[in-house]
Amino acid sequence: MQQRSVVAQRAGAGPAGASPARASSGSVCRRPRLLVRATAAADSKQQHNIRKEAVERQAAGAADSFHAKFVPFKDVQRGSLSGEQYSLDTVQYRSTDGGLLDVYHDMSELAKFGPEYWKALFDGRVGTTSWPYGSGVWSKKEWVLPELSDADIVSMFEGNSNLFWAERFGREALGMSDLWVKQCGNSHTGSFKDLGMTVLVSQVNRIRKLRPGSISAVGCASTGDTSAALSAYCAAAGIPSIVFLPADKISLAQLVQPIANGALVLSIDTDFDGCMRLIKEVTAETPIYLANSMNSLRLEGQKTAAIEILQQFDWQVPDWVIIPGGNLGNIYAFYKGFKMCRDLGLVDRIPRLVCAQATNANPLYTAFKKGWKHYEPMQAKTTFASAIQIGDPVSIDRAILALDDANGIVEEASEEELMDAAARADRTGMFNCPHTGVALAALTKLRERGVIAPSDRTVVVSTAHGLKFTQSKVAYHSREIAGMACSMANPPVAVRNDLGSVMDALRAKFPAI
Ligand SMILES: Cc1ncc(COP(=O)(O)O)c(C=O)c1O
Ligand SMILES: N[C@@H](CCOP(=O)(O)O)C(=O)O
Repeated sequence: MQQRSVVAQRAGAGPAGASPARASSGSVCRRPRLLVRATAAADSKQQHNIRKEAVERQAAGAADSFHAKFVPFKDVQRGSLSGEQYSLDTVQYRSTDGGLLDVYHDMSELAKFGPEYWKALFDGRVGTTSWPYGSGVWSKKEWVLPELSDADIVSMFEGNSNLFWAERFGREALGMSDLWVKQCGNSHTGSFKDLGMTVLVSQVNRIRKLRPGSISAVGCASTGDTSAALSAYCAAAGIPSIVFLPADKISLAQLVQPIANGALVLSIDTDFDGCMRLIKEVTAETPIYLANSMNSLRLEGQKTAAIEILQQFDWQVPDWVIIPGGNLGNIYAFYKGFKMCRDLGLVDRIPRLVCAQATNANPLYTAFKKGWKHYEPMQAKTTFASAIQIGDPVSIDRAILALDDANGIVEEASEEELMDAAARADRTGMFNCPHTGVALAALTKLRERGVIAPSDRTVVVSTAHGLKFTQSKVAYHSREIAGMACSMANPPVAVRNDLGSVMDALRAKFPAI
C-alpha cells in the first residue's frame, strides 16, 4: 500500500516507558526493556495506582508522534488514499459510497523507529503491570490507537495468550513436528473478541468524555462471543450495552454472559444475519454505537494476536496460520497484523493464511472454489460451530483481500469432521470449541492432500474456550447426535456402588490390572 504522511513530521518523544532512538534504517534501539524494568522497580516502592502513573507518564510528552484515522477500505484495496478520511473521534462506520472503513496508520512516522526498536519495546512490555502496556493489545498501543489517552483505556489485560505446542496431536494425528495452537479463547470472556473490544470500548469511553451525550449505549448483533465481550467491557467502564442475539442459536454459557454483566439482552426470532441487519438499522438512527467488526476499530485490537504469534516465535514467521471464519473480520485482522510487521521490517514475509468454514455456513469457501469470480451470500444452516453460523459476512471484501495477498486458501469442514477433529485433539490435552474443530479439520484435510508438509510450522488459531460449548461436547461423548458416529466419544461408565463392579469396569479397560 502506498504510504502518505498526512501530518507534519516532528522529532521528539517516543512511546511511553521508553526513550526512543530515532532510527535510520536498521538502527538499534535504546534499551526500552531496561527502562520498563527501572520504572517497575521504582513503582514497587510507592502505593500503586497504575492508571494515575500512566496519566503522569503521558503528560510528560511520550508517544505523541503517531497518528491513525479512518479511511475508506477501497483505498486500502487500491493502494492509495483518496483523501476521504475521518477522525477516530467521529461516529462513522461507512465511507460516503457505503463501503467499509479501515483504520489507517501513519506508517512513515512508525517507520522512523527501526524494527529492532519495536521488537524490544513490545518484548519489554510483556507480562508487566504497567498500565495499560501489560495488556497484549496495549503493549502494541502505538500500532493500535496511538492517540488515545492511557487514562481512557478500558482493559482487562487481555491478550498474551498461550501458544500451545500441540506436540502429541501433531505427531500422532498428523505426522507433524511443529504444530501450535494459539489459545485466543483463554481470555477474560473466553474468546478472541476481548482483543477487539478493549479497543472499541476504550474509544467509546473517550468519545463519551469528549462529547457527553453523543453515545448513550453500545450495541451489537452476536452469535455469542461478541456480546459476551461487549457486555463485560462496557460493565467495567460503566457504559450501557445492548445485545441482539438469535433466539435459541447460541450456547447457554454465551447467553448467560451478557445477562450477568447487566446488558439489555434481546433474544430475537431470527438468525445472526437478521440480527446484524437490525443492529445496523438501529445504530444508523440512534446514539447507540455499533460494536460489531464492521466497525474497523475492533480489528485494530484483533490484529495484535498476529503480532503476538510472531513475538512468541522470537520474530520468526510460521509457514501457515489457520483461522476459523464467520463474519470474516478476524482473517483480515490477522493479515493486517502480519502485514504491518512485514511493512515495518520486523519480519520479511507474511505466513500463508487458511480460512476455515463450516460446510453449513461456507459462503467464502464457495466463492474461493469459483476463483473469487462469483460471491453470493447464503442462508446459513445449523452448525455445532454456532458462533460462525453466518451466511452474509460483513467483511467479505476484507477477507478476499487478505487471502489474495497472503496466498491464502479456504477450506471447509462437515459437522462430523469438525466434531471429530476437536475431540481427537482433546484426547491430547486440549479442550477445543467446535470452531477450533473447524480449523483442526481443515488442517487435517490440507495435510492429507500434502498441501501442508510434515515439517511446516503451522499455527491453528483457537478462537473460543471449549467450556462455552459443553452442550455439544456432552452430546458428542454421549453419542446422542443423529447420523454421527462420534468415533472419538468417551462416555462415562455407570457403575454400581460395590467394589466388584468397580473392579470389573477397571479390568474392562485395563486387562493387566
Ligand atoms: C468462536 C468464534 N470463532 C470464530 C469466529 C469467526 O470470526 P470472524 O467473524 O471474525 O470471522 C467467531 C465469530 O464470528 C467466533 O465467535
Ligand atoms: N462470532 C461473532 C459474530 C459477530 O462477529 P463480529 O466480529 O462482527 O462482532 C459473535 O460472537 O457474535
